[in-house]
Amino acid sequence: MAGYVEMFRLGKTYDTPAGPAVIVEDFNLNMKKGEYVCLLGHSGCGKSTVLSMVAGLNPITAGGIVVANHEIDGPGPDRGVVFQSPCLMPWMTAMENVMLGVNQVYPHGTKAQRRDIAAYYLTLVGLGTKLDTRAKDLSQGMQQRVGIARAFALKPKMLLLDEPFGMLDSLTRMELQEILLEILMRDKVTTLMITHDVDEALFMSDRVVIMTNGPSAKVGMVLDVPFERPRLRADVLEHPQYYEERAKMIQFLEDQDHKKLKEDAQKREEAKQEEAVAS
Ligand SMILES: Nc1ncnc2c1ncn2[C@@H]1O[C@H](COP(=O)(O)OP(=O)(O)OP(=O)(O)O)[C@@H](O)[C@H]1O
Repeated sequence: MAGYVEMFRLGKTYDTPAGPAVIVEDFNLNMKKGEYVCLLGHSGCGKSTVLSMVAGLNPITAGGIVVANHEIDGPGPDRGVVFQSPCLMPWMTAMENVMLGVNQVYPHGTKAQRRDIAAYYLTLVGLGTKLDTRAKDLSQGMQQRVGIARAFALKPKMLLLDEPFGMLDSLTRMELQEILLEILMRDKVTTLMITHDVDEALFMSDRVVIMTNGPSAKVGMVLDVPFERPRLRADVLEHPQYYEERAKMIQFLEDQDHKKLKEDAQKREEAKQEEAVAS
């Protein structure tokens, strides 16, 4: 079935000094409009590679990606991206940083209208009193809030989040997760988010997609998250299916680990045998 976002037989091969490295191969994923998907997988399996191809920041080497009926061939304001650290202009204020993007997306609006949009999203993320504070004088959590406000202010069709809370302390992380869900309830933006945290994935998303270990990583497991929205953290934690779903995800990740250990041992054994034959 066609989706609002379609990744079809997506692949990425990097050229490396040791030859071509097939990192992602035959990665297939369709997303519905407004759906929130979390992408998980072991470190180095290729999650950021997939996300950066959807962002148009990393050339695709096989297959294709379609967002809202348009094939991706580069970055564009239809896709807002938030990384682990927000890459702000440190000498500019929170408002000026958000305005940088807003000015590009709403070139025909008046300055007051554009400021209103930026102020609206900065207020939603809890920075209503920091509009004129320079980015360098904001805490890491506040800077990340500016990054999130900037992404939403562009009114993207799709939001791409690469471990957006990865560098934050757990309290700020939980607060920002809730703020993000609240904004998404209003704006209903189709969202793909990378996380390493199974609990974060279960709290935030409609579906969790876990990748196999690389090389040639692909979709290994898809889990439909059964919790209704709006979600309260306490209700999710007390849901009768919570630990069952969590256990399935952890089991899959552990199985991937064991598979990798077995493959590594086999490679070492083969290398030893080749050495023995050669000597
Ligand atoms: N430009 C590049 N050239 C060569 N190899 C690359 C390049 N970028 C990434 N890789 C390799 O591709 C693999 C996947 O990297 P990627 O960053 O996509 O993984 P990830 O799952 O997001 O990892 P993590 O969870 O640790 O952030 C890694 O082995 C990485 O070394």
